[in-house]
Amino acid sequence: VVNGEDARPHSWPWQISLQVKHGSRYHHTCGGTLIGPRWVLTAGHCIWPGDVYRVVLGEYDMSKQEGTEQIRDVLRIIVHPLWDIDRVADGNDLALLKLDKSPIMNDSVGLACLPEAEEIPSHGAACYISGWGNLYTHGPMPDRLQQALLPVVEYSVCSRSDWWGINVKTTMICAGGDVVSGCNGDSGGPLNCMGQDGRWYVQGVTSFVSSRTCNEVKKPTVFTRTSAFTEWLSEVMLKY
Ligand SMILES: C[C@H](NC(=O)[C@H](CCCC[NH3+])NC(=O)C(F)(F)F)C(=O)Nc1ccc(C(F)(F)F)cc1
Repeated sequence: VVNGEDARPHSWPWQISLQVKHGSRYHHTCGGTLIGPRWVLTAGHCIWPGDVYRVVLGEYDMSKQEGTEQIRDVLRIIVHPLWDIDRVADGNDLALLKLDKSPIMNDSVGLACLPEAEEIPSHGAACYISGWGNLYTHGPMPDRLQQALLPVVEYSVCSRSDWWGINVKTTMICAGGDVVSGCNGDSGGPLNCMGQDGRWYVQGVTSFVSSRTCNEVKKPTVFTRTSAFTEWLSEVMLKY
């Protein structure tokens, strides 16, 4: 997250760290969201065939053991059938991870809400990105979870030719801009938007930023819009 701030510890209890095994060690590769007792939602582009993953919940400061961390193995990975790593602009950048067992729900670990089908956050809705992604392009990863308030950018603006043009689809949400943005390593994490009921809904899953620089003018962060995939999400979680 570029130009964000340290989140208050465990204030986004559904934020997870997806960690990939390299040799005998695991390291953070993407964010994700706990949306069911045994289900984590992340980005399709976070998943590489053959890699071994684990999920860390209740994480805050990556440099410390805080006693709130819970580690779970990934039993099954279901990537959206239409996701294609070579066609990120086509969207469908989603994957569901089934955990071996549910984490213990407490002050540090909890569920995010999913929006209603086709619900679009209104322009100016208060949406926060959260993640342990780089603090700036080619910059360091933070130890502590970062957050930033990202203004939602209407599709009519985001799809202008000098913005994202045809690379943004209506199954995506644009948010942020040239000051605050997501950055590499935030992939798969949530765009948290407060609903009328005062609950937080994961309206987006962090998908892409400009390949030139994370916070580029007229290239807001692009999220997969979860309300466009409510049917697929419930089908998968019912079936597996
Ligand atoms: C370096 C930059 N990486 C990204 O944006 C990666 C996703 C990359 C998937 C495809 N390789 N996502 C992130 O870094 C994230 F944190 F913002 F989510 C990138 O490649 N951006 C990018 C690539 C293609 C297109 C487009 F399809 F529009 F041409 C737009 C942005």
